[in-house]
Amino acid sequence: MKSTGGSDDAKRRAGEAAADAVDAGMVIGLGTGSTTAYAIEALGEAVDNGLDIVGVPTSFGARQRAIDCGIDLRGLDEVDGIDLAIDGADQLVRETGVCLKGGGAAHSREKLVASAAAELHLVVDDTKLTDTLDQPVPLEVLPDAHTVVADAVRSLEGEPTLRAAANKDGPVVTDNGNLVCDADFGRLDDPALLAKRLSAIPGVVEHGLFVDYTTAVSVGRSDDVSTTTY
Ligand SMILES: O=C(CO)[C@H](O)[C@H](O)COP(=O)(O)O
Repeated sequence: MKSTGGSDDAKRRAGEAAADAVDAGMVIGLGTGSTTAYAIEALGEAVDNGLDIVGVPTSFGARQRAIDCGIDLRGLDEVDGIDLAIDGADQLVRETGVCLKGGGAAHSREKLVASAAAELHLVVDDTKLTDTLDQPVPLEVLPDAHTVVADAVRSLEGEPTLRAAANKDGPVVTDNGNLVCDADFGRLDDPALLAKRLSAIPGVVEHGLFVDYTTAVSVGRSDDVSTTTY
């Protein structure tokens, strides 16, 4: 699994803080990435100790992790809503909870699960915090559309880069069989407006800007963790 950002201790504290918020009987969205992996691990331990929950994974990786931890799983179409989704982020404005996701190319299903959830609890280490988002925005793109989407990104004054695979010749292919375009717009002074414009581009399955989804954030540091609610 790709591991980005801060220390493993910081990620573990954040993941465990979110797992602590889970109650018996809940349906839990299981996010993707190295920080959420700690939440899944903590939930697996709680399940071993008798906690009764159902998980809805957001990616192949999250599903594998949850299976390894003994968590009972369902698809999104098999549950009647989600009580709480736990997920990571690549960059986050703590004041507002607005964040960028998609570093693991799973943001479409992550957003789908977050939108079906009553609450979205993000888990990050403190290296992810910023006052203004400025990292490239991941766009999951239909393969046939990648040049058209790149042109649309340029027309919004962004710089598109097709994400290359690390251990394969050619591009990253998502769990849904699509490609990822990382669209660099520099500082995002109006993320809500950009989110609307990106959603309107034909061929974009989903973008990694999460505006108005976050209900809580646990920020881990090497020696403590703090949680903000929205
Ligand atoms: O959005 C994501 C995957 O698409 C991840 O949640 C995000 O990349 C954070 O991952 P990590 O906790 O490993 O830094």
